[in-house]
Amino acid sequence: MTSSSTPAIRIEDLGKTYAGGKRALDGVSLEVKQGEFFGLLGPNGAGKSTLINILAGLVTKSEGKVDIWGFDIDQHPRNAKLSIGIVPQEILFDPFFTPREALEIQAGLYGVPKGERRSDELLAAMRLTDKAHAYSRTLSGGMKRRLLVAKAMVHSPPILVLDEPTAGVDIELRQQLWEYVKELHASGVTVILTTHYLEEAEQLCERIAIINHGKVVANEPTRQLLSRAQEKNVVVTVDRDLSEVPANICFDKVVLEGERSLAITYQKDKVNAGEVLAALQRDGLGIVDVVTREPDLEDVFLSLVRR
Ligand SMILES: Nc1ncnc2c1ncn2[C@@H]1O[C@H](COP(=O)(O)OP(=O)(O)OP(=O)(O)O)[C@@H](O)[C@H]1O
Repeated sequence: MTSSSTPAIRIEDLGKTYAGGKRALDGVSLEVKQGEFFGLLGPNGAGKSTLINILAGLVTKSEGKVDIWGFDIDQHPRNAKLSIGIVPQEILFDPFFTPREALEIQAGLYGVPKGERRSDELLAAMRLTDKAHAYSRTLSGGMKRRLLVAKAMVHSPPILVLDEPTAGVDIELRQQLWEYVKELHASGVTVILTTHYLEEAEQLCERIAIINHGKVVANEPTRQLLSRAQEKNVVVTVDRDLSEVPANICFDKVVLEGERSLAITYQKDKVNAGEVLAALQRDGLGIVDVVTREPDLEDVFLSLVRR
């Protein structure tokens, strides 16, 4: 069923309306390639958890089609479920089980035969071997997060989904967690990450989709998304009324904001502010005032989610 060209995840026209009438997802289409490190970003309430809970089989979709590793979640729910491991946002454990027991129970739930279980290997990979027999309640927050990653991997799924895994986790532990996830990714695991930290997504993800009010507003390779941050905006006030917008190859976009005010967008890797102003002066315009702004990835994000 699953060849190397089958997407790890294929979502087509996915919609979710909750019982109260809230439309949490609306016409979402996405593909995650096998082996990709994919980021799913969006402000609070955008619909990320709803999407992930549909993948996890915890929320039923209202419409659309979802394939996980080539398995339709309606027609082949068991194979779809076996193909994905989910690290949830909330840390929830039975405090009386040890990490090793927690992993064994989870493997049992997935029907992994005793001889094929990887509990010790996963504990070692998550640097939890010395805590294997401690009560889970005695683990630090970072250790609990790592145990959640181990739990998500007990059935060796080809896809790992991390839902806000570093919210409230301090920087050092975040780095450690990412080292493990990067190792998994290097070994071929497809990783999907939701995060509020743009910097984290920028460093780790090959492709980023941004979701807002239940709709996909961007879905691009990270580098391409970042190149939008090459866009610089300058508002120039000139010394006479303008009847039309001057055109110039220096400008990406020009908007007449008032009779004497031009909002110009240009690519800062191609031209500089001096060249932009010189182009206006060559048109015979005198410059009265200039206001510039430097965007970053956060601006790109905000400009997309404010629409
Ligand atoms: N069980 C539910 N019943 C009704 N509405 C819900 C339910 N779960 C989520 N919602 C609503 O659906 C919308 C999307 O919520 P969702 O949790 O998917 O967003 P999110 O992007 O994951 O946000 P966050 O980053 O805060 O977790 C929100 O308006 C939320 O209030």
